[in-house]
Amino acid sequence: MESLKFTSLIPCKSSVNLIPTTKFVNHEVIGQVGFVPLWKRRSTRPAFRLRAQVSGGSGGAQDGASALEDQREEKGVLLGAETDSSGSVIGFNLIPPNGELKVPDSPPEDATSDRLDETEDIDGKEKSKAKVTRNIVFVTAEAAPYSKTGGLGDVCGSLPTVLAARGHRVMVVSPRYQNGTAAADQKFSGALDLDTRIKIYCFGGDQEVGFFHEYREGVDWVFVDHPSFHRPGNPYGDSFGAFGDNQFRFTLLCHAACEAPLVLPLGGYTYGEKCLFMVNDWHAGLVPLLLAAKYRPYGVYKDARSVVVIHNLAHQGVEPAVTFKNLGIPPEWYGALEWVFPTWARTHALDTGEAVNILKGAIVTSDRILTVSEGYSWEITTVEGGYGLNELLSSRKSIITGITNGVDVVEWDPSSDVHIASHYSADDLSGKVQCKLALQKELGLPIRPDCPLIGFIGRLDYQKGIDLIQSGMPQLMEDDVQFVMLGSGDPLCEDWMRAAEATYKDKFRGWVGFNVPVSHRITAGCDILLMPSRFEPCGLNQLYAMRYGTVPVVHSTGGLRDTVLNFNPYAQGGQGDGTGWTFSPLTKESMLAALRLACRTFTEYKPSWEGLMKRGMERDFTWESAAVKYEQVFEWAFIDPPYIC
Ligand SMILES: Nc1ncnc2c1ncn2[C@@H]1O[C@H](COP(=O)(O)OP(=O)(O)O[C@H]2O[C@H](CO)[C@@H](O)[C@H](O)[C@H]2O)[C@@H](O)[C@H]1O
Repeated sequence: MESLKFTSLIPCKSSVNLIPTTKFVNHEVIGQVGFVPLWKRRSTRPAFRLRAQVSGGSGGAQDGASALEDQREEKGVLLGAETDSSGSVIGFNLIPPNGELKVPDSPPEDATSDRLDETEDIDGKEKSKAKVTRNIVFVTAEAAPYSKTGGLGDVCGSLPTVLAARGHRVMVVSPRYQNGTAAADQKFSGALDLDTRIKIYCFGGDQEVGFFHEYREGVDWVFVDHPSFHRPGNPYGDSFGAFGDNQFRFTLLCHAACEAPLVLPLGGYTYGEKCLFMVNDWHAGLVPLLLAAKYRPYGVYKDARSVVVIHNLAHQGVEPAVTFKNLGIPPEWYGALEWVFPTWARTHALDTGEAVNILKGAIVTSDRILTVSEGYSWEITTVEGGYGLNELLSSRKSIITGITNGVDVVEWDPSSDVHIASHYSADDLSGKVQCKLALQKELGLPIRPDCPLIGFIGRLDYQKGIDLIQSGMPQLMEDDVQFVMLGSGDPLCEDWMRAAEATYKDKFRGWVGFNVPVSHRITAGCDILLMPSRFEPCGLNQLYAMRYGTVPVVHSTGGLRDTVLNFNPYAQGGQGDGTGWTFSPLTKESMLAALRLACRTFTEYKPSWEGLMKRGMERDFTWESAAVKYEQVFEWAFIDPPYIC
């Protein structure tokens, strides 16, 4: 994750300007600066002609109607007027040119906002369904299995499928990365070119992007295609650091994501205007601003809502103020993105500290704000955890909700995991030790089932508390333990891992790189998973660990504190309670004390250890329960009018 990172900045007063001073309503202005909503222009190669429904309720889509009327003059265009029960546009019916493809006349049932039964019998299994279904558009820089550098990819790869299974119509829009390696590029091979090109006005000109599409697990996976997404490295950078044009790349993503529901005939129908945009982190942060500044003044997206999901507040997409003009946002809206660094954070005497902050823009223009755990929803309103946005977030406290992430229970299941040596479950733990022995063998460590094996998996980043691991390692290595680390990121940390492996030959292994199968084998094979994160919005590895009977030892912060119950050996008549250890304060000493307690419990108190494993394995971390809470937030978002009309 690139972008400018900084600690505890207090925004100057001016940086919390929320809305523009003048309304942007003038067509001439549009003409001059190129802010005509793209769907009003024709895509260069339309795959379908449009047949539109126009809102009778708000009258908000009248401009959209006239744009579509224009298109009617072209052959094959038909206009309809299908709306939902509240009179809102629910999607465009599309008629292919020359009528080659037959499309149904009415939208599919699941494209509407109908009330459904709460449960439905599917394949003999009772599946729970949403009471109200919606058209949901996730906008994200990564979505597993197509792209993943961390937890954002996991969430945007799994939550959409669960929402789709609950009856929603779900689209995920993310870039079509092609980094030149067969394994990575192959992941996009199932996505086909939709043959729809659109031009996006930003960065001083028209940028043409295309769309690829794969329908999988009930979700429309849409990939925005542009040459800037085709280069070696990960989504954000390469071995030289973050890409210098990330603001450009993710601006394209946001503009394209706003057009996708209007122009892409997925399964024969567009998603239409009554969408809920799920805006994930700063990369997607321009979406709510575009809805407010580029579309709503023309009656488009009046019925849409946006929810910004904060996975990590430390990355905000901050760039110099002069870049504002590149973003394709009307000048009146500068205040929404305006950000002024405090004096101490400026680089020289003439530095005015003026910047644009994309995540801030999303926070001030979105309809609701979500964080990925309850604890984190509070932390971001504090000076320590707010990364300079705490005052602003506090002012919007009433619309912030924290919902703890779920996990993909199919991918992360010790009873069927394809990556691990032996399968096991809470009822039969015997396979777990086989996984441990196989891991020790794979790593070239002494094969010792009795020796506590501690693991760490994660980005090698300040957030993850790597410095604490580094400083505590000499003392920890004096004990009878083994330690394995999997991670990539900070080159100095990577070098340290290689050096530690040479120093502690029989005890320490450092796997530098990003490797999903290895992460599964470490999760299954270790006894203990260490997470000394400085802050952790939710954290997924501790959830995976508990599911695999691997006991987490974590710093008591954010989502870690919410999800790991500290072990109390005296609770329940000596039968113990809890699923791991949470330590505080964040010091080497308290981390080592917790680790040593865990190791001692592992070696000397086997029944307690088994209790810890089983309680963790039995916890419910499924997305289903989180999805119900998400739906409640969607409901709230639609009760109110758009925050910025
Ligand atoms: N070298 C490597 N090889 C293979 N796999 C690796 C790996 N390094 C990390 N991973 C995987 O990446 C994911 C990391 O997820 P986390 O939630 O722990 O952290 P992250 O900080 O990226 O996510 C942010 O977003 C998520 C999602 O909301 C929040 O949980 C979290 O707190 C927040 O910081 C896990 O699936 C992990 O296995």
